[in-house]
This record gives sequence, structure tokens and C-alpha cells, in this order.
Amino acid sequence: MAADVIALHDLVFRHPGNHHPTLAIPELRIGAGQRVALIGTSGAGKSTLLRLLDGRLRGWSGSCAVLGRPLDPDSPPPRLWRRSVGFVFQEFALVERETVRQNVLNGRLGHADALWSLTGRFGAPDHAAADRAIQDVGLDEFAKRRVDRLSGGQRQRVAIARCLAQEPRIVLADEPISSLDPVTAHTVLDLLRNSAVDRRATLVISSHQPQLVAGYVDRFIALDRGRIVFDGPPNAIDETQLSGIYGETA
Ligand SMILES: Nc1ncnc2c1ncn2[C@@H]1O[C@H](COP(=O)(O)OP(=O)(O)OP(=O)(O)O)[C@@H](O)[C@H]1O
Repeated sequence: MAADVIALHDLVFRHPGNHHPTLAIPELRIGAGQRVALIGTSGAGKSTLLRLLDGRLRGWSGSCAVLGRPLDPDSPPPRLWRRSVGFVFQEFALVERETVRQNVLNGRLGHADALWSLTGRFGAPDHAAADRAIQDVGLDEFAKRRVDRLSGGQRQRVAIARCLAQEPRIVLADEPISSLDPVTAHTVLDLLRNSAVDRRATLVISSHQPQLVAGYVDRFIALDRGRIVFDGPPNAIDETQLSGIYGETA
């Protein structure tokens, strides 16, 4: 069995001032190379869990190890760890006035060496990784175009390419398809799955749309008010369970 790249134990997190925990997870393990969808209604805690795994959440209790490193609830993880964990933000978080290529190169900042510190220029390995990522997401012809002149689906692909250029061992994607039409959503999910498989990366995506993501992952983890209420293969969840998680909207 694949080694765990994510291991949580007795994890509890409460937003300051909130009585109920935002996350309460007694145990969660995710193996290397798994593809997981975090599902659940708005406010279930999906983004908070992704922020925890990305090392950006402070003030939790219990233990959380990612890529073998126990995270510290009181301080951010080191740069070397950070570059192994890629994050695709819901709102893309791109530099709008920069080109596709420059945005993707920004994903290499965690790898940048002395040359970058001295000159602000990226080295050959950084350019090669950026080119490969741009090619993988099918944006070659747009490489020199400014991001603010792209469609939503194209921007999402730039955000994914930036994450891939980082050469992460884990890809975390927060609602990567929420603002896309169904056809573009499938293209983006295909990209995320294929690039994770090619790079042997672990993929964790959050989504409100279990039916749409089911074909792209091998595991559903459903959250309800911060608790795991289902954990298994997508084909093992039935309509009644989905209705329980989503109410009338399933
Ligand atoms: N800064 C904050 N302060 C207090 N409560 C917060 C804060 N951010 C989020 N919450 C609460 O934490 C809970 C979990 O939010 P989270 O964003 O993780 O849910 P989610 O499942 O990702 O929702 P969505 O699908 O809408 O993005 C919600 O009840 C939310 O209101």
C-alpha cells in the first residue's frame, strides 16, 4: 500500500469566537498518488481543511503531518516543504497584468536559486518546467498573452500550470470548477487528473458537484460541519447518503 502523504489525528480547529469546531477529524490518512474529492455543502469546512494541508491554518490542535513533516499549529512551514505542496486557488490568484508565461514562472519562486535573487531572472530549469506546464494545459499559443485578456476557463488553466510548474508532490485545488461551464469543467478536471497521474502527485480537490468530479477521483471524503460523514470510493456513495449531505440539492 502507498505510504501516507497526509496523516491527521485528533484534529480540531475552531474559528476564533465560534462555539462549534470548523474541523473535527479524529483520523484521516491519504496515500501517495491518491486522487481525492472533498465534497459537502457550503460551509462544511472543505476550504479550511485545504488551508490546513497547505500549511496556512494556525491555531488548531491535534496532529497533522503532510509529506512526512508534522506541521506546527503556531508557525508556517519552511520554504523547502512549501514548494512540494501546490495550491490552485478558487479565484485563480493570478497577476492580471502579467503574461501567462510570467504567471506560470511565478510558480517557480520556491525553486529559484541565487541567480533569481541577484538578477530577478529565472534559470533554465525554471523555464523548462514552465514551458512543460504551459504545454500540458494546452496554452502554448497564449503564452505571451496577458492574463486579463483570457476567459475564465483559460485563467483556471494558467492557475493549474503555475501550480504544476512548481513540481509539487501534492496538488490541492479549492473549487477548481465552481465558476466554469460543464464542458470546461470536464476539461479542467481531466487536466488535473492527468497531470497528477503523469507526475505521480497526490490530488485533493474540493467541490460542490460530486456527480461531476466522480469520474476523476478514486475517493470521496464528505464533510458536514467539519466532520467526515463519508469516506470511500465514489461508486460506494448512494443517493440517500448524497441527499443527507446535500439536502434537496443533491
Ligand atoms: N474567517 C472566518 N471566521 C469565522 N468563521 C469562518 C471564517 N472562515 C470560514 N468560517 C466558517 O467556517 C466554516 C467552514 O468554512 P469553509 O470555507 O471551510 O467551508 P467550505 O466547505 O469550503 O464552503 P464553500 O464550499 O462555500 O467554500 C463555515 O461555517 C464558515 O462560515
